[in-house]
Amino acid sequence: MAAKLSVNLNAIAMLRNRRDLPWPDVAHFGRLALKAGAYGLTVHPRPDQRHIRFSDLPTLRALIDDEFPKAEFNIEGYPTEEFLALCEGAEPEQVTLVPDHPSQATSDHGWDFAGHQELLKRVVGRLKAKGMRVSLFADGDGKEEAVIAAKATGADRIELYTGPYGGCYDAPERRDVELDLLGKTADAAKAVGLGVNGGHDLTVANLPALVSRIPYLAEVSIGHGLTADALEFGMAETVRRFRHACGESV
Ligand SMILES: CC(=O)[C@@H](O)[C@H](O)COP(=O)(O)O
Ligand SMILES: NCC(=O)COP(=O)(O)O
Repeated sequence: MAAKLSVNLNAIAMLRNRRDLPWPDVAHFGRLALKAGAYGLTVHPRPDQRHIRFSDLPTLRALIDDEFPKAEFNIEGYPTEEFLALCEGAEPEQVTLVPDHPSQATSDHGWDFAGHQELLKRVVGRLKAKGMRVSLFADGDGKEEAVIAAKATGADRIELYTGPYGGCYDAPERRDVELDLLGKTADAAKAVGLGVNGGHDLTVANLPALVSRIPYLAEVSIGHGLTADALEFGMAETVRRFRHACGESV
């Protein structure tokens, strides 16, 4: 089984935002990625709009609806009222809730599911009532009780925070430990009926072992490593390389 590839456009948006100019054009690179066979597009709008701007959302929604109706839109972020209103406006197929503070440079941990149970139940219910699948960002620490608490929120999936695994590119022994923990967390999630996504610091080099340990991995969202790869190979070839690393026969 292959994991589906969702291309995260945050890094391209960040490059665009260096100047008051419309390039690189986020929708154009989204189109190239979907044309090359990516399953979907991911964005993580933050309150300061330092990457994706709120105005990008309707443009990307229209791109998918008009040109790639089978593709999925995944919006990630902390569930403030502003974020929830953005999701309700853009109607993504999936919302991934992430416990990131606005001051964080990037997402660096999963939810404390027990501690935020009431918030998550309320938000998951609200989004699901509007037809959106909901995934929750989760630490891959192998803790079964955390996964049971994630399931109790009513969410459909968890997204494994793969940063600690991806960051071990130069330390194979540590990488095996992280992979084992991710695998245990995923198995526990599968056992309680949660789907499993993954994301953060994934690359062509580290994806195959992850997909082999978690063969039922539904989807991976990848931005930083994929954008770096595209600088060398171009977006279409990079999407092919990542789809292959996800287990697709391309
Ligand atoms: C939840 C997650 O890991 C991603 O959404 C990540 O935060 C990407 O965002 P940046 O590329 O803006 O760090
Ligand atoms: N959910 C993870 C994501 O969208 C991209 O993370 P990264 O590949 O930019 O680290």
